Amino acid sequence: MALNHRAAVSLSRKEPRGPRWRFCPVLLGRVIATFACSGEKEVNLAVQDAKAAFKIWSQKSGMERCRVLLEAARIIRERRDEIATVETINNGKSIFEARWDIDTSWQCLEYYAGLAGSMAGEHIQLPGGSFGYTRREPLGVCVGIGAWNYPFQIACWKSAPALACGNAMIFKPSPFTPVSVLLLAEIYTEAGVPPGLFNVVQGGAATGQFLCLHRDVAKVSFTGSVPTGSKIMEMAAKGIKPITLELGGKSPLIIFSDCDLENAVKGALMANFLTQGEVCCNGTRVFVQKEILEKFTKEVVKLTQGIKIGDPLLEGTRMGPLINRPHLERVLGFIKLAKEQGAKVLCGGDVYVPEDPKLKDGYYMRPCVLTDCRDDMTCVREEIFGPVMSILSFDTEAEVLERANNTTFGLAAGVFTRDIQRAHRVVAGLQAGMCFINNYNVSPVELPFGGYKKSGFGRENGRVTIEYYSQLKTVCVEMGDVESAF
Ligand SMILES: NC(=O)C1=CN([C@@H]2O[C@H](COP(=O)(O)OP(=O)(O)OC[C@H]3O[C@@H](n4cnc5c(N)ncnc54)[C@H](O)[C@@H]3O)[C@@H](O)[C@H]2O)C=CC1
Ligand SMILES: NCCCC(=O)O
Repeated sequence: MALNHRAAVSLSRKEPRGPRWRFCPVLLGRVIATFACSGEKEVNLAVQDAKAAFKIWSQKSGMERCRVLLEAARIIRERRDEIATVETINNGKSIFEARWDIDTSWQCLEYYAGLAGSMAGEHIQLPGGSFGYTRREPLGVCVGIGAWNYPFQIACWKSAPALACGNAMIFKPSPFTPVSVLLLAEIYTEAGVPPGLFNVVQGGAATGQFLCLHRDVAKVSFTGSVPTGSKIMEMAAKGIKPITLELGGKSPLIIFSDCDLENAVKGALMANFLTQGEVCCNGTRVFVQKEILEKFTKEVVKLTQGIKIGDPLLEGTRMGPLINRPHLERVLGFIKLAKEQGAKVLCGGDVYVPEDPKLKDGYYMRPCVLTDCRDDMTCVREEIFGPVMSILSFDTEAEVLERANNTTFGLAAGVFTRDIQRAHRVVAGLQAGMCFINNYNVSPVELPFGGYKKSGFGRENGRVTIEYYSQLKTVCVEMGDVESAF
């Protein structure tokens, strides 16, 4: 039985096997769809289909793969508003922002389509006319496991380079956001990928484990929390499988007193409040040089209080509800603890009940700005993954650099200053994989994205990611006689 995305959908809706998963959209706090978890049997079928599709796809030329990916990118662009609407219902982020996610999704497909045709090895001249060459070859069946904050974008950022390199991919979305990736499967099929080449399985940890431990899976690319990342690493170690880990963060954003204040304030909001603050690379530790602390804080609070919260499907909304009730309670718990530890709430940090009665059960909260923070507070040390900005003050460049790096994470960092030499000097000293100068949380797909330290390893986007979805074969060619030692 072919378990391509169509089969997977109908399996979910009509013939549930294994535990059922209730999909509870965050806008209203009620269930609108139910999916079945894929068990071992479904995972085996998906791998079997992916292997068959890989045989066909890996034999295609780069230009042939390029054309299919370009067509998929075109369809995503054409269906941009529809996909963004589904993503908003799926995750809760504003439709305004969901459209950005869809843009960075089709751009990613276009980017890797462009690279597919130019993937090449090297020719190396050896003595006596002999030579060697290298071939860049696909890995086989790759697995993508995604988090719930950027469901469609994560699936594209993993599948586009995987497919461009000639691999197949089985993708498991988070059980909190199972819907939008099915549209991607539909689009790949329409664009012409062989059946089973991009396949979706649904479920949580157990399904993820079946995938990671499957002997015919060649690689796992994971986006999620550090504890789960560590488990993925253990499972991959059993099969000596390469992995990419995109994990959490607690990134610093450093605002020097010579910055363009208006841009720095806008940057701080971009660094903290996209997708209700549920963004791995958020700059949640905002270090502000003492001279401008008061002015900066006042402006940040003013703009934060102006963020329009509510129905994320409305054009004017800029902040929707959090992903689910336990997560909302967790975020509110961090704020309570911050207060107990001496931080001051300058705005927000409480539950928000929209006026619209149909939204009253959604998981909304007001974005929060904390001040009087110290480096040892829980809100400054741990990833909150919600709309909570912690402001800290500093005096000197050397001091702030040391404090910024004093974390086990290393995903991202930002610097706002007009002093170009200082900007590059500070960035060179920051222990983070993705650094921003005078902006924050922009995602050009041409740039590699990924972490240092416990934020993971491997990269997504950019040319380098080709290396994470392919392997190098060396061929040594003798043009003379064998010079034997025997
Ligand atoms: N660096 C990055 O690019 C990103 C990192 N994240 C991080 O992800 C976290 C939030 O996402 P969550 O979905 O709550 O993370 P999570 O780690 O709970 O789950 C992530 C995915 O792993 C699956 N999973 C859970 N246990 C598993 C297991 N034992 N084996 C295999 N798969 C398993 C889940 O079903 C889900 O699909 C945050 O820490 C955040 O920082 C989120 C987005 C991007
Ligand atoms: N567009 C930003 C990606 C970061 C994240 O997945 O959390």
